[in-house]
Amino acid sequence: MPACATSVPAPGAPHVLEADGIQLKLGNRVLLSDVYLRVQTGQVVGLLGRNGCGKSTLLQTVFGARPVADASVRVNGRRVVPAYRQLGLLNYLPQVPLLPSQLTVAAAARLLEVDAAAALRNFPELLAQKNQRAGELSGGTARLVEVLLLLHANTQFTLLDEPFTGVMPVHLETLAEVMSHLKTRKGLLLTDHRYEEVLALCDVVYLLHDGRLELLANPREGLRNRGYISG
Ligand SMILES: Nc1ncnc2c1ncn2[C@@H]1O[C@H](COP(=O)(O)OP(=O)(O)OP(=O)(O)O)[C@@H](O)[C@H]1O
Repeated sequence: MPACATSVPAPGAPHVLEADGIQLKLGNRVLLSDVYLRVQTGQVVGLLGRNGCGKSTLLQTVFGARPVADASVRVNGRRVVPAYRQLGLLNYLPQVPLLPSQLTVAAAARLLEVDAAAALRNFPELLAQKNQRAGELSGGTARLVEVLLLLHANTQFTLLDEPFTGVMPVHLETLAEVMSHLKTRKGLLLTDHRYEEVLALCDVVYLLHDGRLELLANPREGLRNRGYISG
């Protein structure tokens, strides 16, 4: 079905992205079972779960890169499947590197219509590398650049699969501050195994286990009770 125009919420109301009825089987294994997920502008939403439980698959499904029969993705109540076709709606950082190795940081920013100086301003050493090719950057630096460029792109929502991977602690703190600041104009959905960073940053936390997505009313306690964290 073609993408529909996004409906506009009432003045001052947030934009709402919902995924509903997501079911996915891999052979005999139910990977996703009737999953419902909601993100709104002004929120950072965290998606946690064990290795292989289906977090990346769920993000791909919301983005539209992985078609799932009968899945509904809605924005402000209107169906948008595949969501990536809706101009300005959302962008997505996969778990694997995003930027082609031959592309410079500055060229990638231009392609994404992002002001590189503004996107990298909290990280002076990144700004100094903006004319380098992505393939010449260290793994953690490349990840940070990708995350910052997608965050600063002009979309209502950004989906991030393991944005903190390889990023050093001092930069993680700054990155979390950037995300908190940017949520005033977009909604963020991220998954990562850095639970402490996710808990400190996120307004809403979901846990994916046994194919089911659970909204954690008290994330830290919920994770501790289920043996995901000890502290
Ligand atoms: N195209 C595919 N064909 C077969 N199995 C797949 C495919 N894609 C994913 N899987 C399987 O689906 C399961 C979920 O994978 P997924 O990458 O979504 O998990 P994840 O929760 O993101 O894991 P991690 O935390 O390790 O990144 C895994 O068991 C994986 O092997």
